[in-house]
Amino acid sequence: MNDLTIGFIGFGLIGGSIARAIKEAHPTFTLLSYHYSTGDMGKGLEDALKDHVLDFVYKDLQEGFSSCDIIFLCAPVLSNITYLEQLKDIIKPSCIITDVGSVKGCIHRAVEEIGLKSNFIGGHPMAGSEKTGYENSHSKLLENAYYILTPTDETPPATTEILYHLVGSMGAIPLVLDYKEHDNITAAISHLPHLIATSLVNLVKESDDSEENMRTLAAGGFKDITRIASSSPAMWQDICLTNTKSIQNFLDKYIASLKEIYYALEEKNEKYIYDLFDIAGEYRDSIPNKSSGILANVYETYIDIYDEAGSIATVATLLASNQISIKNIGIIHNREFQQGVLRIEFYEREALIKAVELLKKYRYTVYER
Ligand SMILES: NC(=O)C1=CN([C@@H]2O[C@H](COP(=O)(O)OP(=O)(O)OC[C@H]3O[C@@H](n4cnc5c(N)ncnc54)[C@H](O)[C@@H]3O)[C@@H](O)[C@H]2O)C=CC1
Ligand SMILES: O=C(O)C(=O)Cc1ccc(O)cc1
Repeated sequence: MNDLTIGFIGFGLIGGSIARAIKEAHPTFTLLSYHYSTGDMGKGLEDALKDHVLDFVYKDLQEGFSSCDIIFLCAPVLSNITYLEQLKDIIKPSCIITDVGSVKGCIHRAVEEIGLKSNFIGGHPMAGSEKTGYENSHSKLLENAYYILTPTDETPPATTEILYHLVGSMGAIPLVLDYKEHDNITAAISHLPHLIATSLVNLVKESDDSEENMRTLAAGGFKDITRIASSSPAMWQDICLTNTKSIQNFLDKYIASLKEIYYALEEKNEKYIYDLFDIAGEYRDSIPNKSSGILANVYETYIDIYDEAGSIATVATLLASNQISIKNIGIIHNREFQQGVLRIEFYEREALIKAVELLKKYRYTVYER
């Protein structure tokens, strides 16, 4: 690939992770970001310049973005759309504009209205987390995750090809989809689950007693299925406001299925209740655990540690001093590990393998699953 100049508008978890991955794969590319707020640059952009992930930050779109070969829109879905009009007058004719938004229909319609169809290709990395900001970004965040591209009839084939290769060089798996199909699929597998997790958390919050016993006892399964309720409200507000019809379609079906369960319980319908769990379990188990999906690969290990102050820090320091980056670390208690173990998650398989070797060398009991 020739050296490219790539611009970012919106530079948080996803923008930062894409920039890191591109800089790692293509150190000679020039990366720049727009600084949209009126105050100072903020820690994220400052750190990205210090890390040499970004080469330049511009307060004025016109100044930096007219030289861009590719522009990534990485702000919340509705904010991304507000930049199209401005960019139309700034970009060079060959510039490719792409976005990472979780909803595709709205931006495709705006691109058509504004007359940017031949410059635009939609994108959506199917990986991420409930965290936000550059400080949580990582070059391996998108590794082995599907990265959906939504070209239309008017997208030049060369544009799709360039993005396809660029996404592949980030370690992600490019997958071309029609944007309408994209919005239907993500409503079912991502947007509805976020609403279910969120409403469940709020239900428990509202049902709790004054001693907050529910909050104290909520663990295991409850925490497993509600992690995504901690996601960015600003980002999810835009998703709900833009993929509304598709979400409502699945919400309708989901409400109907909950009502069916309600009546099956009322009737003590043994077969219905058994099949409910049996059918769901079989389908859930058929979803590949260690392959790409809405959740990227999980590279995790579990170790026994003494439950005393400083023991997590000791493990974290040991790994960090051996250049092993941790994605997540924390003590978990569940049915499998009743006594509690330390769960450590890594960004990549190599880091997991290196960590297991190191922890065994230091005589930790490591559970490999
Ligand atoms: N978080 C996730 O797991 C995933 C998010 N996405 C999509 O990626 C996009 C960005 O999400 P994250 O990076 O997770 O969020 P984030 O909150 O980490 O980053 C968003 C960034 O956009 C900036 N921003 C907000 N309004 C802006 C505006 N008007 N102009 C310019 N910048 C603005 C914020 O300051 C922040 O730095 C969203 O469209 C989201 O739908 C896609 C895949 C996964
Ligand atoms: O944190 C998780 O598990 C997610 O589901 C992350 C996520 C959020 C939004 C997307 O459009 C894609 C992925």
